[in-house]
Amino acid sequence: MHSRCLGFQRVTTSCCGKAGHGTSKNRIGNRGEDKVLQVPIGTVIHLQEGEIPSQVENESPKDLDPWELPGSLVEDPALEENLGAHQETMPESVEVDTEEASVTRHLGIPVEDCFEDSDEEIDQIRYNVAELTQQGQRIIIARGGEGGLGNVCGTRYVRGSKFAKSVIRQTSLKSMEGDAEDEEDERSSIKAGSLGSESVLILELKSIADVGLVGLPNAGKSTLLGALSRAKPRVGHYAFTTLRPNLGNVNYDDFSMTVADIPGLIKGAHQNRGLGHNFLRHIERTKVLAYVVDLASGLDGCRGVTPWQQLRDLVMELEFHEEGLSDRSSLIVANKIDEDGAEERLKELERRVKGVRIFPVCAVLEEGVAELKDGLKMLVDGDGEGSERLKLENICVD
Ligand SMILES: Nc1nc2c(ncn2[C@@H]2O[C@H](COP(=O)(O)OP(=O)(O)OP(=O)(O)O)[C@@H](O)[C@H]2O)c(=O)[nH]1
Ligand SMILES: [Mg+2]
Repeated sequence: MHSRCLGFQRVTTSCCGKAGHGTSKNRIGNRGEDKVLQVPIGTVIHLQEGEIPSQVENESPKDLDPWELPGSLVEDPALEENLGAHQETMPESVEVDTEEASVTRHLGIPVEDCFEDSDEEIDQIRYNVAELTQQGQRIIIARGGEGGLGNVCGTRYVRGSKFAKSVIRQTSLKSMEGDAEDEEDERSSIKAGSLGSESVLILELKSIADVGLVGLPNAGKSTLLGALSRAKPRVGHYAFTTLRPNLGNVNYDDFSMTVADIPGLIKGAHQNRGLGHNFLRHIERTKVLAYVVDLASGLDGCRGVTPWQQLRDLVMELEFHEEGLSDRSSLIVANKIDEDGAEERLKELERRVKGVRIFPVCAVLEEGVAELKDGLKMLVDGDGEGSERLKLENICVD
């Protein structure tokens, strides 16, 4: 498992067949190469236009042609051009939205908000047509066009020369228009390959983590991620320090797990309060949830709500985002145990919340972190069946 930058990216692609070679009579040009998409694990494909001609295939990366390595769609355009010149192909229409940075800033926003398309175009998007969730998976997103025909007369053009290419292009244009004169020209000119299939895709990268840290703002999630792993997320004594998910790797000798620190949730996030709750899509595939609560919240006249109320709000927001999202192996991290009055709060928390294990932790001093790691490992290692889930009916707030 690993992480990459998260966001949306639009890809338009097609691939033409190669021109027929003019060296021998009616020699057929090669079919255009299929466009294979290989992207980071966790990519979801939404289809805006066209069809995808294949299903996701599982293939070991070792079996791949080195020329089909991931990112072939976003490689250097100059390289693409050179390759095209050698292969006598028509120019390929491979466009990738290069404004990835600006798109990434839209993280947590639904796909339709990321592009300036009309409502009608957005309505046509077919969501989740494919997901690439395992190492080495690939999918053909456009078939190459059929190869063109060669002809003896074509030999008078020097292969690869500018003039020959312009003839190929002109002939191809004619063939696309279905010009009747084509029939007659067949014996005297080279026929370019036909256009390949075309599709417009929107790629969405969802992080895949083993553990998702969920909690209200300021509960100490980012501090905890720093204590669990080598990640160094930003920490602040104010709410909403974290604006996009952070990921960290927790390593054991023979085991490693990925932990995602999710921006703080507040009651009413599903109605777009705070940062909203769309970034919760990044934990849709996490195996384990760690609810991080601030034991000191609301103590000594400070602002905030009790830990049990925090838990209730969190479970409700998860369920509002997606029914059943809270139905997975869970534990509670009772953070800030070092604060005055936190020990008593912990005891009350244990009385009020049943069904899941509670780990008292001081994330800043890294106390209780080793026990928490073991608890997380057990849940991540387990098959999830019969393990502990936090249920609303097991949280007593009155
Ligand atoms: N006393 C005490 N303070 C802590 C502890 N853990 C975190 N804090 C403090 O709590 C504040 C919030 O910490 P963050 O890690 O940024 O909290 P967060 O949950 O990531 O907050 P958001 O990103 O806003 O959701 C910071 O001032 C931390 O230093 C702890 O164990 N004890
Ligand atoms: Mg944070």
